[in-house]
Amino acid sequence: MITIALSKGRIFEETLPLLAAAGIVPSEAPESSRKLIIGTNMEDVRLIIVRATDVPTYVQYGAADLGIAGKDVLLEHGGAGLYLPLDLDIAKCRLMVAVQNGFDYEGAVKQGARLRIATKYTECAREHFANKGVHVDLIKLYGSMELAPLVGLADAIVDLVSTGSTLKANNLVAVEDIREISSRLVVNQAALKLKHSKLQPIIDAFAATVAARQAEHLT
Ligand SMILES: Nc1ncnc2c1ncn2[C@@H]1O[C@H](COP(=O)(O)OP(=O)(O)OP(=O)(O)O)[C@@H](O)[C@H]1O
Ligand SMILES: O=P(O)(O)OC[C@H]1O[C@H](OP(=O)(O)OP(=O)(O)O)[C@H](O)[C@@H]1O
Repeated sequence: MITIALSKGRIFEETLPLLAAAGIVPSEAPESSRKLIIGTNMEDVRLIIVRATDVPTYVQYGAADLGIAGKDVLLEHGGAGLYLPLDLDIAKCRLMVAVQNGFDYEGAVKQGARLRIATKYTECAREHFANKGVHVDLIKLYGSMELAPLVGLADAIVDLVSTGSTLKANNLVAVEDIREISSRLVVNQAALKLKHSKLQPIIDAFAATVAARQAEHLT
């Protein structure tokens, strides 16, 4: 049996065409089902539906052979024991620092002020501010980071930005770009050896689809 760990929502949606390229069609949609194990048209391939942040853990421990996880999640997890052969170029966004409109971020940094930063991405934030030599107090949140500066919980946030509409709707502005984010294929290294003949064709089909899309973009 091959087990693939996916999260509901954008990762699942954007993974469907990749699965289809490998000949895999889920038997139901996770959004309309409470099932956490979803069968496919292939007898020996199943999907498990987990929280986006838990995907690396399932693959690391071998409970899933493959998974798809955002680079943000992988950076926070650390990626120990995981093989990351492929940038899938899906779920693309940027990890950014943002503040409430009118907050003088540059001035605060220049003055050497100690900044309070609210974020789900504490490892990435710690590294970013350490590299800049900015002293910060990190406040761990699990969602709705945009609220923190509005109610005085933090001076700034570190969060993902795609269209920018969530920042705009909450009167925030991006002040620094930390890095580009996209999702990666995550592979359990032992499974790749033991189930090579089953896993490699799936990895190859994903890679061919990504390459074809990139070629299409260039033309
Ligand atoms: N606005 C966005 N646009 C594009 N990609 C995004 C966006 N927000 C998040 N992502 C990417 O998609 C991945 C999954 O995001 P999703 O919102 O489904 O889960 P989550 O709510 O962040 O995770 P969890 O449920 O574990 O807290 C993220 O890890 C990130 O890589
Ligand atoms: O720039 P935008 O296009 O507005 O996207 C940015 C938003 O997307 C992500 O949240 P998501 O939609 O995943 O909500 P959640 O974290 O509450 O699941 C992120 O945490 C931002 O809030």
